[in-house]
Amino acid sequence: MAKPVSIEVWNPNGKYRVVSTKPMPGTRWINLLIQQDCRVEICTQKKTILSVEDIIALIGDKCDGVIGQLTEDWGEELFSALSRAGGKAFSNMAVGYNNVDVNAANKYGVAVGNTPGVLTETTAELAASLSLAAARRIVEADEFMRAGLYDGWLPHLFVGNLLKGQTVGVIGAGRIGSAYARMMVEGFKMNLIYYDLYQSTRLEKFVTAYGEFLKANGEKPVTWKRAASMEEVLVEADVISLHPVLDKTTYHLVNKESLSKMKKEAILINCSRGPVVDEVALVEHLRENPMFRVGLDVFEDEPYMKPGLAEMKNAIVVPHIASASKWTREGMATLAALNVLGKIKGYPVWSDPNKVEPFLNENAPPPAASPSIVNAKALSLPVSKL
Ligand SMILES: NC(=O)C1=CN([C@@H]2O[C@H](COP(=O)(O)OP(=O)(O)OC[C@H]3O[C@@H](n4cnc5c(N)ncnc54)[C@H](O)[C@@H]3O)[C@@H](O)[C@H]2O)C=CC1
Ligand SMILES: O=C(O)C(=O)CO
Repeated sequence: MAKPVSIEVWNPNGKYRVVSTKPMPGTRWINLLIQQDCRVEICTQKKTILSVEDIIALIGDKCDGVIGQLTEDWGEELFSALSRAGGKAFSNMAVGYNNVDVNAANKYGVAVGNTPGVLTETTAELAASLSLAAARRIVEADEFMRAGLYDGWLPHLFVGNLLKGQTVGVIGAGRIGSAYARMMVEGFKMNLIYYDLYQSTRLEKFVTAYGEFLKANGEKPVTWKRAASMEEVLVEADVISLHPVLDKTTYHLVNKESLSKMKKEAILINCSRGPVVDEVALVEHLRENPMFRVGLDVFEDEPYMKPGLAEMKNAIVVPHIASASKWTREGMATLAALNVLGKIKGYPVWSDPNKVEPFLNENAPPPAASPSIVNAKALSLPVSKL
């Protein structure tokens, strides 16, 4: 059994025991729990990724709900431990929940929450930042300056790609993929090609309307196309950004074969999940194609990089910070806490997890509902009529 982990306790006499496996940004989430009679225990152990054993020790004998992190392995062992401790509520502080075995949660009747909506624009902004940084070789140029190598303007110095008029490809045009597409189309007048299992009518309407606006102003209109296959995107796009969920259908979606279909000077961005890309194949591709560039926020064996990636000048790598804006991270903490609280209090589930603004208004009490429970249907949880 793991040693007891260090914790910080708020409202020790609260009726319901809620554990957070990490300190989370802001205090609103703590206050909302305390106001509803929760004792809040926050793990303060100086270890970035908690093991299953650590979390079992945190859950202890009596626990009503847990707020966990995407780095943790929430499966049979943890859900059975939570259930034994009387708990029926868990929320990831993340929108992605590939670290959670939802079937195991269903088996123990545990509601699984996630935090959609509040990180859409922040994550899309990082994908856009990586796209620009890769296109204009910003990191390489910064390193060159700091190394004292700049001795005067040269016609060939750090020549990169112009985005205007090129084609942006989006794979997975859900909330974040669509937000990214809009930024790149409107901001840089790029044409759009996207691939998703579902049609994104709103995105298509947006690009059409923006194209008409440009035309009315005497400029070349932007265009959109929904690709019938992912291959079309790979072949046609100059910048490709990955935004699907990680599941069996998207594991290694980008592999040796798909990389070989992309343009030699294409840019690939991944702000979804590391295993969507075969990172070994990517390193080989980067080595063989120096003009191909990549911007990565996520890694196949996170927090590690595959051998060779760190040495590649045509790769920009950042440590899974796509959702790291203060407003977003505080909002994620709030949504995660309210998911757990809602289940503990027997509240219904919010009807539209894409419209979570009422939960984020600091000047009003949040609705009496869990903002987003991914297994609400499987557990037959009631849906809010608000
Ligand atoms: N790097 C980071 O910090 C962050 C990463 N994420 C990742 O981004 C993912 C997407 O988030 P949202 O846009 O909010 O989710 P979403 O559910 O709105 O969008 C995902 C889209 O992927 C599509 N999709 C699923 N399987 C596909 C396939 N085989 N091929 C093509 N498209 C497919 C879905 O139809 C959906 O439109 C999350 O699941 C998470 O893993 C999310 C937030 C921050
Ligand atoms: O929310 C998610 O899925 C993340 O990756 C963290 O921002």
